[in-house]
Amino acid sequence: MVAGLEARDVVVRYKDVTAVDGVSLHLQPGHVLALLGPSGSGKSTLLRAIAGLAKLDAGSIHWNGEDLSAVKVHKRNFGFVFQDGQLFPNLNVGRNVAYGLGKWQGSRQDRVAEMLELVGLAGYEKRKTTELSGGEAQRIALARSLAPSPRALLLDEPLSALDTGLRRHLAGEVSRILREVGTTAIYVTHDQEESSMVGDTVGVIVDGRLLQRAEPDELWRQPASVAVARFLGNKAFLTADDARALGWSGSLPAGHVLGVGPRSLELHPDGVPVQVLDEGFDLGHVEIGVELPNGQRAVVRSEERAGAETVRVRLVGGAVTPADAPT
Ligand SMILES: Nc1ncnc2c1ncn2[C@@H]1O[C@H](COP(=O)(O)OP(=O)(O)OP(=O)(O)O)[C@@H](O)[C@H]1O
Repeated sequence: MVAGLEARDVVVRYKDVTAVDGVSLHLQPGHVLALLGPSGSGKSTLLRAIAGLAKLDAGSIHWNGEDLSAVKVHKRNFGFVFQDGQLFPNLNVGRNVAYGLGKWQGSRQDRVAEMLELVGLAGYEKRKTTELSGGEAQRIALARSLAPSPRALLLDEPLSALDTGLRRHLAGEVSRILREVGTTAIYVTHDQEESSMVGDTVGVIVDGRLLQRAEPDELWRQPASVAVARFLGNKAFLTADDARALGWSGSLPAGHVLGVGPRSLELHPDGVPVQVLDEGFDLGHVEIGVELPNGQRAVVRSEERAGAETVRVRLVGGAVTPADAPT
């Protein structure tokens, strides 16, 4: 028997769109998988298929080896958290959290208090849901879905309606909470930083296909293909010679290229002069677009504006990527 959650060759189609195209994955009990992918890549559909909310055109979903095809959504014992929390506006916080408890063995009041404590909102029982901030509402939604001790938790962009600073903070909180409870979870996001904060592993989905699944560190250092590397923000791809000409001291295995992302280059007085193409701002950083000596465009993340037509850059890292892997 395979313990935990398993998807086998799952296909989901909407008329002529294949939203999920043969995805297989396995989560050991307690494992948190972050699913990362561009808009429309099939993340939500895969999650809905696992939940039993989307019909499978092929493949199957299993828990501890049991095929869940004939098991209805509410009998699967999975919890959900959606982007907008979906709290009941007519119920106070305590009643919202108690809602899913069903035939809970033990004090419902104690369980609600325990869950509110877990999400850092102890004592909020009597609050109206209309008096919560966006971040608080999502914590309550998380408390509600965890209250009945689901065997797995499926989270679909739970923080994407929040502003960036709060999102980062809460991603850390969600990560802590999932580990504290020890629940198996799939966390859908299109935010790369969030995925690496929350997931034990991160899966990249593009066009309905799971292109790679790896621990965050490995995923960013060694994308399995140019398609994955591009999606992760690598704009230029260099040969070993091109990379060394920019001061890189690493080595590339044969048949590989080095993906250049925003953290790969740094400004340095002894660096190679490159032409500045444009400048933009992202989360308090300046992103300087430059033309590399081989003509490719790359981005340098900097604290200050370039203030000149050329800047000197040094290549300090990159994503080691198979050059010919199928994209
Ligand atoms: N109910 C539906 N009917 C028809 N097509 C749909 C339906 N739901 C999703 N699709 C299509 O299936 C594909 C995958 O959609 P899905 O919502 O799973 O992607 P996603 O990765 O979750 O996107 P996002 O990050 O924007 O939420 C898209 O092409 C989408 O247009």
